[in-house]
Amino acid sequence: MSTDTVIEVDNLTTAFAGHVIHRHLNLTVHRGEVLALIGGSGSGKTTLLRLLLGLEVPQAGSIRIFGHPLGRCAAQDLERVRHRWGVLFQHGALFSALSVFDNIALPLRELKSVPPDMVRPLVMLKLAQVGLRPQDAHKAPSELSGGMVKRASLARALILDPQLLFLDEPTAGLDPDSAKQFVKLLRRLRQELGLTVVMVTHDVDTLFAVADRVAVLAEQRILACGPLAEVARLPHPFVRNFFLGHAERCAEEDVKRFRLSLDDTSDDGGRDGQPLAQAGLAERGPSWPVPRGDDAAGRINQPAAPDGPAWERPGARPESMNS
Ligand SMILES: Nc1ncnc2c1ncn2[C@@H]1O[C@H](COP(=O)(O)OP(=O)(O)OP(=O)(O)O)[C@@H](O)[C@H]1O
Repeated sequence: MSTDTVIEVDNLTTAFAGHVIHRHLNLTVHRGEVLALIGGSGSGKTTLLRLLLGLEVPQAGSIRIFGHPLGRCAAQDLERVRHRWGVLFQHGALFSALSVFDNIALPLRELKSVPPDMVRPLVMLKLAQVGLRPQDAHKAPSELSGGMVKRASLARALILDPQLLFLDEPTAGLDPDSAKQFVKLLRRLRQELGLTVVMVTHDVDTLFAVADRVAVLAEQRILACGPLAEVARLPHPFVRNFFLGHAERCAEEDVKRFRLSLDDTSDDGGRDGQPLAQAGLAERGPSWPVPRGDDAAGRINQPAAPDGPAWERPGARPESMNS
């Protein structure tokens, strides 16, 4: 496996009660790219994401992430690999009983990866990075708009500084303006943090805005994987239907122009699109009050479950990931 390969899926077969979802599926994700996974409803996109997260076990084939074979490496190695990725679930999967602050802090507290007095500055830094205000830290998830839920969930996905980010329908459920702002945020973060991103989406605008390559899941396998302009030209019925009315935007030059227009227009809610270092946040650190729950009494010390951390456990995810 090349050092430029982050994920390598080889000859994967998945079936539920004899119903085959994936057959001899192959997929490679390169370091630093945004790979978008598209496919019809029920084609197995979410199942593939769950396999990549180690939440499902394939009938045959292998998955290597950062060179580690899922399901065949030592538990300790798997834990280490898990800490190198973050996940944004379709509906955010925030814990409703916890404040935004405590939701974002959860991975840090469970892993005890930083000293307790570092939790607050790190959480507030991530909050600023995703364009939320310091006072949003005190809010309950139920007090957030759809766009804010996505941002808070993204902050939690980024809290361990992952190199790899999984996004399940990042703009689903958002109004067009919030979706546009969120996509701009993803573009900025991806550039600033040098992330590798795997994203399931049904949204053509999201593809236009951020995808470097598009993988089409159909007929139980990756039917095609390549740049948008190439994939959009495929004569397959799903692809034709997916890009219906958008085909004329798919030429490489048009996609470039669209992306430039996104970068030029109004901000994404995150410090006018400035990198954190320029905004002075990285050096200065937060100067806001300590949010509720950031004390010894409020600390959550549940041990990580053997099948993954709490924020990635099946019980912690929305229904769409449990289907
Ligand atoms: N745990 C499970 N047990 C049985 N069948 C399952 C399970 N998980 C998924 N399936 C089935 O696998 C198929 C693929 O489901 P999946 O959710 O991966 O599709 P999808 O491409 O993400 O669909 P959508 O775009 O509608 O979300 C469906 O027929 C679904 O019912």
